[in-house]
Amino acid sequence: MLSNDDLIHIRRRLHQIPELALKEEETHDFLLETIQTFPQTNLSYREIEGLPTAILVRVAGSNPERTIGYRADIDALPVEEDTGLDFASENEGQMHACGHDIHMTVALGTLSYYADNQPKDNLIFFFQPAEESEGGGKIAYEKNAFSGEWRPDEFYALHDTPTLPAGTIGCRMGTLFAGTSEVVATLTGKGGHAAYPHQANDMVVAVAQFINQVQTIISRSIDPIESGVITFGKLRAGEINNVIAGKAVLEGTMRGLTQTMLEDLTQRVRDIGEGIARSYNCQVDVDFKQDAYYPVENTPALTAKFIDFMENDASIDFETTPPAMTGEDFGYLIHQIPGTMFWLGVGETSSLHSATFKPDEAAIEKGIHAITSYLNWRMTTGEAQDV
Ligand SMILES: CC(=O)N[C@@H](CCC[C@H](N)C(=O)O)C(=O)O
Repeated sequence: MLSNDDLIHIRRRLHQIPELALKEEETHDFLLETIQTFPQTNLSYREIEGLPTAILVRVAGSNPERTIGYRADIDALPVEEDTGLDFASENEGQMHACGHDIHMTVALGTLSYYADNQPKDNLIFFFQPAEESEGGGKIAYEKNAFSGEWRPDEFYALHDTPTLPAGTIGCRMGTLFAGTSEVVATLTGKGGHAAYPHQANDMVVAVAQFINQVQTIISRSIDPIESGVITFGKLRAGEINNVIAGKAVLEGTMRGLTQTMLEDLTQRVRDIGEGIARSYNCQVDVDFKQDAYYPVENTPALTAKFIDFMENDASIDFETTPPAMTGEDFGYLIHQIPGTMFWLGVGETSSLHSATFKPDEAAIEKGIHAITSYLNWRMTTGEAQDV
């Protein structure tokens, strides 16, 4: 089993080689080489056609009643690191700013434990590409990665968070993360001279109205007891001050804690687009891309057991957490297979996705301890297929 020194060394190497979604080649090779140093007696591997950076490892159980899946995401973000760490990213403009290096290390530590100590049930470890974009979990599922003996009866995954002390586990019944949908609105009118607005059709004015109206959806159209958020992070329109812009392209993300909420937001944005097209006599095309980012809705019976265990094991620190508006494509996987997603605290640092994100490595050993303790308990409760 990997020692704490091994784990820290592994995490730091992974931190140095961040790679973007679907391009995680070096990360894939490093993970595979590491796994191949573990005892191989009970391990088998599966490749996913068309998803070459993914790794699936199966640990055969000694007396299996179920197959338990554990997923760790492996991709990084297009962020220029500014931590000053001596093991900072070697890849310019790319960084593990969401802590996937921690996720991978915890998964490797857990796998190394079960390579040394054969589990009772079968285990599937899924090192998943493309969580930040492209929805790698959904791609794997649709490519039949989890067919036959590779199909978990239940699936687990964690995400790190700077809002909990290092090593503390957080979870909740119901929805942990929001469902998200990317939104792109393209408004097309007619460009012209700044001095002759009556001969043109100004899309700067039209997009301003579109944004203002869309930003009333959360406050005026949805039940205030429920939650949603719409953020436009990018707007492009025009080239110079004295030419009326004939085109505007607006990009954003919408989030809701239920799929129904996302559908309602989508419909309202669509309606407003149609209204703007009529009032400003222009063309408004609104595209939505939800892909795999379903709300992360923890399976009730399974999650109740998980929380009960975590709350009552004196060696584990546990906190019940509120839902978060972050998104996760694990939402898609547990829409197909029962599962529980949970947080692993990494101590106080700057926010996820920031250039100065510095998770506390003490979380790694504690995370592995919490997961192996839970899985050992889960495998000996003798209640197969009860989720
Ligand atoms: C954990 C995390 O930060 N996840 C991302 C997921 C992005 C989903 C999609 N690409 C979107 O932008 O809506 C997040 O931004 O929450």
